[in-house]
Amino acid sequence: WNAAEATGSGTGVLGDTKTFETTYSGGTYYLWGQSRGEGIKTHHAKNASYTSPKLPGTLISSTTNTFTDGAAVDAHAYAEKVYDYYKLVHGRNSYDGNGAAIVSSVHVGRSWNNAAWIGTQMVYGDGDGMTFRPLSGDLDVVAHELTHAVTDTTADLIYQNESGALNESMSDIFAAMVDSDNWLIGEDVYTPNIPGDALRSMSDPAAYGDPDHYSKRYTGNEDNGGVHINSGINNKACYLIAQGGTHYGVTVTGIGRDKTAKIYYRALTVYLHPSSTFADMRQAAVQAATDLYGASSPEVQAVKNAYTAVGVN
Ligand SMILES: Cc1cccc(C(=O)O)c1OC(=O)C1CC1
Ligand SMILES: [Ca+2]
Ligand SMILES: [Zn+2]
Repeated sequence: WNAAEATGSGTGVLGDTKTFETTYSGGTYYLWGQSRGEGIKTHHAKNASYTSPKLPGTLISSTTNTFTDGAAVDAHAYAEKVYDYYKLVHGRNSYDGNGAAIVSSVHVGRSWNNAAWIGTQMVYGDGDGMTFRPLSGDLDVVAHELTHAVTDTTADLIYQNESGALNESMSDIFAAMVDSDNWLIGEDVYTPNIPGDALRSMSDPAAYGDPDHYSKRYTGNEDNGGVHINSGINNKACYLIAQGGTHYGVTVTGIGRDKTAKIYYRALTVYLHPSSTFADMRQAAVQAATDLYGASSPEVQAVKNAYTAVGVN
């Protein structure tokens, strides 16, 4: 009995209609795309915890090839978009560069205000409806999570203190490169009753209480040593490299999103290592920009000025 490739459609978390790859087998259509690497599969966790052996759960199906589970539709369609970004822009075949299958589970936990890469797959909570709505409903969340998998298979940045903040920042950076119409993270699913806010801002980390200068870094033990807090320092540097600006009196001439993405992709995949610090990050970005654009290029100058602007020398 063959598993035939098909094109399904469905409604996302925000009520928008989208199409995506499905597979037809035995009279049923499944959220299983076969054309990208070893495939993209989206499962229903039925409220199992992210630590449960029941994951990934049941492959989501429909008898009509129309899907009404918004969280599932978005997890699946956005996984395709993130796969395509890494393949087309960076020549990377899936998160491991070797076409690894991309597996997601939605409806993980109960009212769970979280999303994660658990080492083998992506998991998405439904949110409690106040802090979050279903978290796969934002393209930058899906890109953030899948980038954790890219990081784990490349620099493998240790998830605590400065290397952990860089790990988090890499995920925010590529989230912003994929969801490329703003520098906010999570804005489509965060606080559904409050318009215009976000979980984090790369253009102004301080808008959400995160540091935008190394001198303001968090040095406590919360959040694995502030991995989601101190990410703001590197996020701001990335924003300045792309868009330019004057920050604490230091002026950066922006080089645009596309060149910035190439610099960070090369830094992540060639130069960063598990215990990299913020100082290592500056050197990795300078070296990547030098490799790509030349030592005396405006791109290298932008990288140097941006890291100086956020207090990393
Ligand atoms: C919502 C959430 C909670 C805890 C960890 C993460 C995590 O993946 O680090 C998380 O997801 C994000 O940060 C995505 C970008 C919005
Ligand atoms: Ca965004
Ligand atoms: Zn993260």
